[in-house]
Amino acid sequence: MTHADPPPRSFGQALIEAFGLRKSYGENEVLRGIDLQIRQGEVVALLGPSGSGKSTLLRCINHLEGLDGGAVLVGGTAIGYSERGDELVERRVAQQRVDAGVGMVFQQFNLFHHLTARENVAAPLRWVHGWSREDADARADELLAQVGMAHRADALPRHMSGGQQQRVGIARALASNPKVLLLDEPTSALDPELVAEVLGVIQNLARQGGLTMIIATHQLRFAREVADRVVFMAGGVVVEQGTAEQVIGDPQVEATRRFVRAMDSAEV
Ligand SMILES: Nc1ncnc2c1ncn2[C@@H]1O[C@H](COP(=O)(O)OP(=O)(O)OP(=O)(O)O)[C@@H](O)[C@H]1O
Repeated sequence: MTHADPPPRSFGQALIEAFGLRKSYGENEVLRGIDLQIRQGEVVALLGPSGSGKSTLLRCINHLEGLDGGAVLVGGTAIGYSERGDELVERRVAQQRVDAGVGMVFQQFNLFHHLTARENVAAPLRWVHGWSREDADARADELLAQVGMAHRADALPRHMSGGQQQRVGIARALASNPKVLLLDEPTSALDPELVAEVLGVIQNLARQGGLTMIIATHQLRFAREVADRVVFMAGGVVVEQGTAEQVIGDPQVEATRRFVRAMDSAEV
């Protein structure tokens, strides 16, 4: 270790545990038995070719999808799942997600189009936590400042760049003070010149420590700089995992080698 290296980070106990996780869409078996344990405070980059099941895994961890086999526990608890359409059940599941401490950032931002940035961030505090408008707005302003969006608090999504919308998406995911933040390819819908501002916000969150994060991404450089652990998926299973140095720097499996070569040449 040189004097420039940060001190090694230490982690708490397992916060997210997946056992034999299976998920199919019709005949398409997308997750074929995922076993994964993620410790409190870990920042994990989830890599893998397109279609390998990264988004599906995150959605299963957050129980936005029902499981076909196995189990996912967050903080030792299994979150329920509701078919869309039953508002009461959906509200209960949303509450369970909040109780379990899971927040999610989506590829397509998923902001409410008719609400301002402040209202988007305040919404979960008012609707799920029952905060007053005044308190929720004050907290929303703090969170918007944290992602460098204080100056756009009154703007509607359609008047923001994609990078700005995603930063609001991150602030909204943080509003419930989650223990776990799941980020589903948070920069893949962005124009290339907007990627860095969003990665910068995520990097700051990761460096602050304390928050357990799983980021599905194709950004190898980002994974190298930010992730404590890289998990590489292919064909619906975890084929390799370890530090970025191990998995990206010295991949042991042909699927990983092929992916790293392709991504490395795309990044230069
Ligand atoms: N709601 C759905 N209905 C049917 N098939 C789906 C659904 N969601 C995902 N799939 C299929 O599951 C497979 C895995 O998709 P998933 O989005 O999890 O992969 P990914 O690794 O995140 O890919 P990418 O990097 O392109 O986002 C793909 O074949 C996809 O077509």
